[in-house]
Amino acid sequence: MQLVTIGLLAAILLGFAIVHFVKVFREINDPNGLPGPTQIPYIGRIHDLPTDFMWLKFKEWADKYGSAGLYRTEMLGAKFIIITDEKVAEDLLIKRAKYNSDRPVIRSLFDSKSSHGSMEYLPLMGRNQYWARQRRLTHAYITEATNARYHGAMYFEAKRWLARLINDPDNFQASLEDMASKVMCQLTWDDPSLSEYCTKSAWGLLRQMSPAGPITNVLTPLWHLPWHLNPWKRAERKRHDEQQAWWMDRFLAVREKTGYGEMRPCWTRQFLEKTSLKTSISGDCEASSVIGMLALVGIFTVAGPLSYWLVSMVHHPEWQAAVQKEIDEVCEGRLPTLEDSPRLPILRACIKETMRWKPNVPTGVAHETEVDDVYDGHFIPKGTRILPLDWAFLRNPDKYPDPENFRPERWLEPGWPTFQEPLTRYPTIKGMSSFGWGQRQCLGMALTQDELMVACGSLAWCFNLGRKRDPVTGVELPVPLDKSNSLLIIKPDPFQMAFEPRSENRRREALQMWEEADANDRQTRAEFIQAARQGKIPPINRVNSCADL
Ligand code: HEM
Repeated sequence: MQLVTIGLLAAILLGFAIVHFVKVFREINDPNGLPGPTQIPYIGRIHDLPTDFMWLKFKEWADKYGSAGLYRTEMLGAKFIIITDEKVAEDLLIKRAKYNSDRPVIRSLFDSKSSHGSMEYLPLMGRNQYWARQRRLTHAYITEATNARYHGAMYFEAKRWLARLINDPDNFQASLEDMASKVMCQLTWDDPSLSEYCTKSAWGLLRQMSPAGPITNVLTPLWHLPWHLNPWKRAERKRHDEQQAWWMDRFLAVREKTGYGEMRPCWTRQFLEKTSLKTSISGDCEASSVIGMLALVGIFTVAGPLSYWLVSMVHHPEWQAAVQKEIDEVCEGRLPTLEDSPRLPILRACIKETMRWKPNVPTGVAHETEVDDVYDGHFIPKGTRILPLDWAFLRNPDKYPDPENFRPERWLEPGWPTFQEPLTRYPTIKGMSSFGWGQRQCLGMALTQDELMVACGSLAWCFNLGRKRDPVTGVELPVPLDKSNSLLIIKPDPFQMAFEPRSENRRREALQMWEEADANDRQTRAEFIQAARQGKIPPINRVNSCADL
């Protein structure tokens, strides 16, 4: 009898579960809602969305469901809208920016949105007061940095990089990232020697925030396991605390030197001397974070397109030759500078086409809606994540005919949909969909354009980039086109290639240029300190400290 009762109860419960499942299934697969892949209650499509090359799966769904320029999907209860058409991105992320500019939580970071006042990672913050003031400050600093010193840092590091490539070509991937890191460390703390640690620190954060990083970003409930059963939380605590301490150490070191008058201009000194007096930044902790984050964000973002530049040039020697010819004619043998930009449209076109062909943030960065909304007759609930799928935008055959191929002429020749005149100004990467949308649009567009022009122009001036041969068999080693990591900001997997100086003279000239630049830098730094010690540079009269809070 008891068994019958238990069986009956089980059958009733199972019946309820099935009815509930069917009800939820119908709700989330409403035929009148936005199109999208069939959703399974509670898990959505988590089972067939790979963390590796996620953008390819999103594009596959886009081709199937995205004819209206967007489709919906779900993952463990989180609702997503994937935008696949630029017009829809404009409608949702620019015209409705007022309530579509929040960010989703990144589970494997503590307080990624800064909802609880951690104030650490500007690009990941919700649309709150900390984001607003830090965005203002970052924007002002990057804009002001477009002066001689900013470009000077790029020229200096490009020269160092050329010499490193001549002396140690096989280590090019490390030296490439290190160059981007040194530029940021120079601008931030006037100290390029910090680059190695800064890159490591950037890598730790990038991994932690990416869906392809810790499993807790995808299987989010795991993050809530108790501390002693939770290796992910413990590892993140360590990473986080070390990064914060390092940012603070850098900040305090600059303050100390600034106090003696021995600090040369950099963003941190600028903050201590000028901004701290009038800003709403709350004190040292927030200041060291916003400045530290600025240094980090400019490393992989620039190193990614630069790595893909090498891939483009190896695979397209005809365009490499065209860039070299243009530089040789315009610069008459000297290293190109940013002043030459208007007369280097082929260089600009190849850079832009590299970023279109191999975008380094292919999924785009998600926004989150703050209110319920209706778009094109479809309901979009508050809290939906909106992903502007850059991979889809940049492979739209109407705008970019022959999208799978590297075709810089699309920016240079009338008749292509993307052609724009005058060629002294266009093409420019500023405003590309890859930099995001509306209120959250990237703040580093100009810096990226300048740094890529300097670095790619210098490479073309100095080297013939080509395939490397196996030293034993003599066979050419492959330079893969589609092998990369799958983090939020991607880069090609390690590969080998050859950097052959264009002539013996060029090789010598490049080495000599670096020797001179290095010697000059050492001398300028020494003279600055000497002048400070002789009282020739007035020390600042006020510093901001935690005690000011
Ligand atoms: C090729 C290079 C780069 C690409 C593709 C890129 C891409 C992006 C994207 C997609 C976003 C998010 C936009 C959105 O949410 O709609 C973003 C935000 C941001 N980027 Fe970049 N970026 C690049 C370089 C840089 C550089 C060099 C810097 C600074 C040195 C920088 C600073 C920022 C900042 C501070 C934000 C946060 C803006 C906010 O959340 O309000 N970026 N970037």
